[in-house]
Amino acid sequence: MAVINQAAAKLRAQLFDSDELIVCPGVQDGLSARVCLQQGFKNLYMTGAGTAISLLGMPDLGLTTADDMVRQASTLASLDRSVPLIADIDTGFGGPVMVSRTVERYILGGVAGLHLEDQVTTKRCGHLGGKELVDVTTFASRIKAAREARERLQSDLVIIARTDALQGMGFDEAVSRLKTAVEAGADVVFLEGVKDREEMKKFTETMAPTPCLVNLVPGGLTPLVNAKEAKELGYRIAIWPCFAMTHAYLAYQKAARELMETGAVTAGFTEKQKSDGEDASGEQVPGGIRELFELCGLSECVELDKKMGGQTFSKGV
Ligand SMILES: C[C@](O)(C(=O)O)[C@H](CC(=O)O)C(=O)O
Repeated sequence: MAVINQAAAKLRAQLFDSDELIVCPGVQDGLSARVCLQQGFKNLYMTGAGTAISLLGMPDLGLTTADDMVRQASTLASLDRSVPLIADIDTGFGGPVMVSRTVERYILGGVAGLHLEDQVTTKRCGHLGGKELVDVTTFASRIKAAREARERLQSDLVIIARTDALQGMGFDEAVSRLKTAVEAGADVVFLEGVKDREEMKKFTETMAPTPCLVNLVPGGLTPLVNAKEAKELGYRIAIWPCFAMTHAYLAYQKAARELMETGAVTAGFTEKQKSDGEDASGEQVPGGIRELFELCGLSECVELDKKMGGQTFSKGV
């Protein structure tokens, strides 16, 4: 419990004891998380859209279950418990009892912060059209249920209230919903689909001193500002939910096309192997399987086994 709580306490300190922008690369699976950890990011963001895409191969339309999301969030939070993970919890998956249970499972999984929104449970990506919202009382009850779980578990979990009201109901209603959410126990606010820099600035100024999160989605509604600009606009947290999956998608597509068209995949081959068409004979190559296993903790696993007196890898790996 103490170790699990540490990440939430750390996120809280990043938020309230510093004015640095909290930069959160979006990760959708273990590999993307490992790459971001390797690059030294101080925080990670678990994307719900990416979870739907990578785990289910489905769009972000409220198709992931609480179990899917809890499992994904707990896995990602476990990879490095010194790096606080902010995770999408969508609508909380039901009424207050369900929200409270799901938040409890996120806390026990080691999640440091989560965002909870006011769409109906058959939700969709915030950057798509035709969204439907619950009334503000229901939204507030979700936030209160999250706070109840946080208090019951004596956790430092950071609760981020997200509203999708801007698109259909306008700025004033969206801000009013977020203010209600703050009264109900939210620590941070997230205005989905904010449209331009002027509106971004107006939002952070209106909500001050409550910290604000900005969501930077390529092809979405919000201008893709960089970290420096996000900070200048008054934001405290910035998430890039899609960056890893967009790049993964383009890379997978390129490799799949190559295999389809040529019957070979040259990524992970040495130049010699590429030109001769030789088998990859265990030689170390960039992006080869051994490098990927190392990225994911191969040496640490071998070391742990040995330290515990295990024989599993005594013949080497
Ligand atoms: C932030 C978000 O909730 C996510 O799941 O990552 C999505 C991102 C996306 O669908 O591109 C959202 O903005 O609704």
